Amino acid sequence: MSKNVIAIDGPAASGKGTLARRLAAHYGYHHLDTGLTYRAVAHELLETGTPLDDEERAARTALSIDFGALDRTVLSAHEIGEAASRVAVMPQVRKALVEAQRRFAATPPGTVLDGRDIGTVVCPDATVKLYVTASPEVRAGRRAAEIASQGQPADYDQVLADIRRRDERDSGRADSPLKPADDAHMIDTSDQGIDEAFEAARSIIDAALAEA
Ligand SMILES: Nc1ncnc2c1ncn2[C@@H]1O[C@H](COP(=O)(O)OP(=O)(O)OP(=O)(O)O)[C@@H](O)[C@H]1O
Ligand SMILES: Nc1ccn([C@@H]2O[C@H](COP(=O)(O)O)[C@@H](O)[C@H]2O)c(=O)n1
Repeated sequence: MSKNVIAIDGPAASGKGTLARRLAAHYGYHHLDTGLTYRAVAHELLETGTPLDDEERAARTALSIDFGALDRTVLSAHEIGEAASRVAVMPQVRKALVEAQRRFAATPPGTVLDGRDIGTVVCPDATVKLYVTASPEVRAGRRAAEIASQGQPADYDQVLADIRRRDERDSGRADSPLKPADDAHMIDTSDQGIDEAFEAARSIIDAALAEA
């Protein structure tokens, strides 16, 4: 069993990153948003005009990603999420990133990783696994509000279509598809605010840490 690893998975804009950051601060653990690692590969390919399906180049880029220099402000752009999900279907890219993610997961005193395959592939022996979800409509509403709050144009219908397309690609790919681990605790935030979701997660995690 990996020591003090909290694995959080879920679809786009479900709130897993918000929850992961808050849990990491609460428990004094290190946090890795693994989505940023796929986004960093996609960003580099976009910046260099490299086709997103060039697997050899994408895998080499994945091996060079510095996990300590992931810039969320740049990488969180909505369109980079779409490109990241195309890059994330490639097994060689996943292999390179997953090895580095596993090394990160072993950092003392504990870690919180969020993504799509943390409980199923990256850290199958995690101390506790959460699967955070919400309806596509709620997720699109939150993401559109977030984009608008950054002063950018946000079209709810377009964001909803993007989220549905990304869910389908992430759940349907052959390598490490998005799905809850068999032993994951489900948290549906459709009708929960951030504080409520945090309290629900905290009580699950406290119980798991006490048993570990
Ligand atoms: N429980 C909640 N209630 C209301 N808003 C929330 C809740 N959780 C997260 N949010 C908001 O929803 C948006 C998406 O949340 P967040 O970025 O944490 O999702 P995510 O699952 O990490 O997304 P991605 O997969 O794209 O990285 C943010 O604007 C966040 O503030
Ligand atoms: N463990 C992961 C994390 C992410 N992905 C892919 O990256 C895309 C962007 O992720 P965000 O969490 O930042 O939205 C996502 O749509 C996945 O395709 C992944 O495959 N595995």
